[in-house]
Amino acid sequence: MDLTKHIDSAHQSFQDWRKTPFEERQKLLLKLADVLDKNKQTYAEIITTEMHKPISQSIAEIEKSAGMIRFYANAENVLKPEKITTEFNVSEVHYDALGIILGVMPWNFPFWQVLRFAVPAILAGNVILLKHASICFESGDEIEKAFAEAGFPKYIFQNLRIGHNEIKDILENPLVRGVSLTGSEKAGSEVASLAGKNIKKSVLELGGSDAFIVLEDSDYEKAAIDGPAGKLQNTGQVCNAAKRFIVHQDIEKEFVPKFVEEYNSYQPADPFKKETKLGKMARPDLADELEDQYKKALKHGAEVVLALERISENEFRPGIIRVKEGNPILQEELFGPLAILMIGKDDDEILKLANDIPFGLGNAVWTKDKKRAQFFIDNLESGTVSINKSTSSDARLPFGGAKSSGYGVELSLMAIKEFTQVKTVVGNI
Ligand SMILES: O=CCCCC(=O)O
Repeated sequence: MDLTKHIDSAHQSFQDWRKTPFEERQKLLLKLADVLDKNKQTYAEIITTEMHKPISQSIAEIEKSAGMIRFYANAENVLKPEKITTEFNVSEVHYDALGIILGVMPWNFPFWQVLRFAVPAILAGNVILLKHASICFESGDEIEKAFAEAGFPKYIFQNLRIGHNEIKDILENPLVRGVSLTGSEKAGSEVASLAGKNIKKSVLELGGSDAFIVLEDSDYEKAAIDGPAGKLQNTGQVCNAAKRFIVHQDIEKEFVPKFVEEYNSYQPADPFKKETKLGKMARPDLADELEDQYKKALKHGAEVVLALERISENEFRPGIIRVKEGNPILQEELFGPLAILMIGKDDDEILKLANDIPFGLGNAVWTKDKKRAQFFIDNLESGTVSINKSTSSDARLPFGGAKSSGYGVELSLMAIKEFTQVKTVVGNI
């Protein structure tokens, strides 16, 4: 592929797009949301074909994407110059678009992840090159077509069917000004190193192994229903899903059987059937990896609460393991239908268990006591803390990680500024 041709056309397009008023860009976003509504079923079928998510969840992904686009289409213009009072008669902060931004995006939410990065960046006046996961090239093509169908100028959004090796060439091109990556820690570290070497901004949204803390004073019957739904959505392949269920010892006997029963009601079935709650994993090698992690955890002393059972090359009956501190599996993300159960004796111990991992993306705590909730809000090392609910992203609220879960902000009004150049204008005219 002639990358220079794509980069040059993106750059040409940027010259006009950066001058297009914010409100004009927003009008096109409204049309983009309509295109998503219109093609919802087609896009959902492509997603399910490419990565085997249950069809109802693929439809929900498109609906959520359209909702997010409408949020930005109606958002206040946060890029207006801000006036600051100084001794000069002009003191302002401006936010200029950066230019071409590369998106390196994963297969688990083939439309949502791409659009949630691209839409605020485009609204800020940038243009996008996408390197999608290789199993989701068709989703990438459809997103490119959706921008065209909505009436965006040519080359505002280009899907490049390329491999990882080309990322280096793109980031070395001086016309490319930043990169946003959602993916593994390893991929994030490699791409951010390249960006850093070339002095380019990066945003990283990486893995998680989030705690779902259930205290004895909570509505734990509800937690026993919401927990499995959070963990097993998208067949357990969600960065910010609950992955470690940390339960107060006083409710172990009541909570755990209810939780296991509900969890076990998620059984793999045809992803194209509307009622299916658990699909197949995206690729057989990812299923191999999960099975290896299961064996490793057991080898280091984990106990089986519900056996993980592989029933085809990329399908499992979901499993739960009980893990104690020190098991090396706690340093890893389990990306599939395998959950960790831990028991803690009090809030201090539970907090320690929750924080004692490399990641911190979307922890949740269940309690009816405001003081105890505040203790966890103040002390969890996490990009998001959810109270009495499963973690999920919301277009209106910032999304990002702590520690090895990444840096930078997606979603909310803050994301509009993420790929802009802050320009200070000061003096007398
Ligand atoms: O893997 C990360 C998925 C993010 C899902 C969300 O935005 O809720």
